[in-house]
Amino acid sequence: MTDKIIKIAIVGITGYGGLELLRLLYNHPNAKVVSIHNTQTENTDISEQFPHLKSMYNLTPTTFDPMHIMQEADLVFFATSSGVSKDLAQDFIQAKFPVIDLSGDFRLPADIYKKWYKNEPASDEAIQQAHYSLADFYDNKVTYIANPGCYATGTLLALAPLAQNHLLDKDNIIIDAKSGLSGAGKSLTLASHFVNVNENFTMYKANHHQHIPEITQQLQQWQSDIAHIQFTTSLLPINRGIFVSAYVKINDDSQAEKIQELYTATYANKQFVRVMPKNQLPSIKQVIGTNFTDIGLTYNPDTKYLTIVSVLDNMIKGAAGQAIQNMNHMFDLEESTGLHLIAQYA
Ligand SMILES: NC(=O)C1=CN([C@@H]2O[C@H](COP(=O)(O)OP(=O)(O)OC[C@H]3O[C@@H](n4cnc5c(N)ncnc54)[C@H](OP(=O)(O)O)[C@@H]3O)[C@@H](O)[C@H]2O)C=CC1
Ligand SMILES: CC(=O)N[C@@H](CCC(=O)OP(=O)(O)O)C(=O)O
Repeated sequence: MTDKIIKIAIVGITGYGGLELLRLLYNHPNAKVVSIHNTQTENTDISEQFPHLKSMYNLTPTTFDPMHIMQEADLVFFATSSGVSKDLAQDFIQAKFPVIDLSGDFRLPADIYKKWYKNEPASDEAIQQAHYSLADFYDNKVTYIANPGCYATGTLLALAPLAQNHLLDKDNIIIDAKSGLSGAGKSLTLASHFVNVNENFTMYKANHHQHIPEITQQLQQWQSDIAHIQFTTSLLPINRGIFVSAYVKINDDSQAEKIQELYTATYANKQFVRVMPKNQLPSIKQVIGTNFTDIGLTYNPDTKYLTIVSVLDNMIKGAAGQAIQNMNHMFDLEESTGLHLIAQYA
C-alpha cells in the first residue's frame, strides 16, 4: 500500500453529494480533506450544522478562493448544483489543476446541454478538456473528470455488454428507471414534500430527462447506430437507491442464449459490477451503502425481449463513490481504495 496522501477540497459541502464525499473520504487511507466550501461561510465547525460529523472532522467551511485551493490541495471535487461548476471551475481548468465534477455541467456538448438543462453551458473549450468517465470502463490519467449522472451510470452499466458488442436492436431500447428522493438534492420542492412522496409513486420528466443525451452519447460510442432511447424516470418513496429496468431486443437472435455469459465475461474483472446468476434479478437493498452496481437478466423467448435490471446507490455509485473511484484512477491508487463497503442487510 502506498503512503501517498491526496489533499482534497470539496465545493458544495452542505449538499447530499458533498456530505457523502466527506463520509466516504473519512475512511480513505490516502486522502485528507483540507478545505470545504459552500455558498456561505459561517465560521463554525461543520459539525455545528451537521451533528453526525461531531468529533470526526475538524473543518470549517471557508470562502471559495481558487488560488488558495490550488496552493493547499491536490484535487477539487465539485458537488455543486448544475450550472455552478461551469463558472467556478474555470481557473482550475486553465491551470490544468485536477477536478472531478459531480454535476452535469461538463458531460455534454454546449448546444445539447443548453437544450436539456435549460441553462447556459460552459465554453466549448472547457467542455472539450473534460473527460466523461464511467469509472468501471475508464482508467483515466487525466486531470479533469465529468463524473456520470446517477441514472446514466445504472443504465450504461446495464447496456454496456450488449452495446460494446453491437448487439442492441437500436429501435427497441426501453429504459424505465426509478430513484430514491436523495437523488433530487437537499432543496425542498412541492414534488419532494414528504406527503407527496411517502406511500406514493410518480413518473416525472418523461421523455425529457437530462440524462437521455448523456446515455445516448455514450451508447453511440460503443454502438454507432443508436440514435434514440425510450427513457422514463420515477420517484420511489425511499431515501436512496436506483432501480433501472431495461427492456431491449437483441439484433442477433442466435446470441440470446449466450447473453448471460457475455455479461459475466464483460464484468469478470470489474470489481464494482456484480452479475447475478441466470434469471435472478437484484433488489435495491443489496447495494445501498456500497459502490456496487448489481445486474440481473432474464430473456423471454416468446416476445424476444431481454429484461435487464441494474441497481445502485445513487449517492455512492451514482455520485460520491464513483467520484472516488475516478480519483483513485487519477492518482494511480488501487481503484477500490476507501470503497470497501458492504450493504446493510437488515
Ligand atoms: N444527489 C444525487 O444522488 C446525485 C447528485 N448529482 C449531482 O451532484 C451535484 C450535487 O448534488 P446534491 O448534493 O444532491 O445537491 P444539493 O442540492 O443537495 O447540494 C448542492 C450544493 O451545492 C452548493 N452550491 C450551490 N451553489 C453554489 C455556489 N454558487 N457556490 C458554492 N456552492 C454552491 C450548495 O451550497 P449551499 O448549501 O450554500 O446552498 C450545496 O452544498 C448536483 O450537480 C447533482 O446533480 C449527481 C449524481 C447523483
Ligand atoms: C430523484 C431525482 O430528482 N433525481 C435527479 C437526478 C439529478 C442528477 O443526478 O443530476 P445531474 O443531471 O447533475 O446528473 C433528477 O432526476 O433530475
